[in-house]
Amino acid sequence: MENTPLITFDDATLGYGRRVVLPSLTFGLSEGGYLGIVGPNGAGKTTLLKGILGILPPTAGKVTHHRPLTFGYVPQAQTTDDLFPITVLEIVLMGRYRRAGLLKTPGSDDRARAERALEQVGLPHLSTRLFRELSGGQKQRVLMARALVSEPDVLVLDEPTSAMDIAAESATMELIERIHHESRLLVVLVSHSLNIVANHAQTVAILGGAHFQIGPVEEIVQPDTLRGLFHYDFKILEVEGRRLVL
Ligand SMILES: Nc1ncnc2c1ncn2[C@@H]1O[C@H](COP(=O)(O)OP(=O)(O)OP(=O)(O)O)[C@@H](O)[C@H]1O
Repeated sequence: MENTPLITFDDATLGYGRRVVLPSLTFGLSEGGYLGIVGPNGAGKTTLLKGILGILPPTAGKVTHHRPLTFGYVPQAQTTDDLFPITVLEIVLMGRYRRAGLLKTPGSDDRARAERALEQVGLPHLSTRLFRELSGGQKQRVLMARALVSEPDVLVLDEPTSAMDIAAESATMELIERIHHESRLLVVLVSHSLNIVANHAQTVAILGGAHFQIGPVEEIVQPDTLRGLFHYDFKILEVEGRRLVL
């Protein structure tokens, strides 16, 4: 069965005023897809994300959302504000506001959904703890639960494993993989790491200065394609079923 298309870029150019960041992008994203966006600082990852979200209109060409879409956004855990003594459950309930209405008190159904989302991310026992007292990895999971209770069509994760040790990184990536498998969500993951993207995404967008390439992971994560993009020799090893890009 063909997956339903959600977002299409038709020769779309993204930039700010007269400044072009990403010229002439043509690609589609469908239900159940998994896009990894990778590139160094300043390459345009956030700009592409804004284009996908529809908050930065293209300066030329067209970006189409095929139906109204709900985006669940998971920011980097270290960018969250730790001043307020807010509990984990209250943070997750924020994800219901868009559905329930901003000034409405969350009902028992909202609470039940928030508890379920905390179970989904493996933290049901932490609901009454203060968010600011959690570890970076636990905060990341709570922010994922907050995105999930909004019942999104698209789960957007911004550098979900930055500042994590290798064990927390692989646990987080496995969790995202499980959520992706259990639902028809489109996952969009932004990362600095080609290794993370090469092992988890189905579609890869590589951004690097003047270069942009998007396609299936098997086509993009190839020594020839990467050499063409970066003029640099890459080695790609398969170790126990995983890709290792050197
Ligand atoms: N609002 C803006 N107005 C003008 N230029 C911008 C604006 N936002 C970003 N840029 C420029 O667009 C380019 C791409 O920026 P972008 O934030 O998309 O990169 P990035 O890959 O997300 O970087 P990082 O990994 O550092 O977050 C940069 O050169 C940046 O200076």
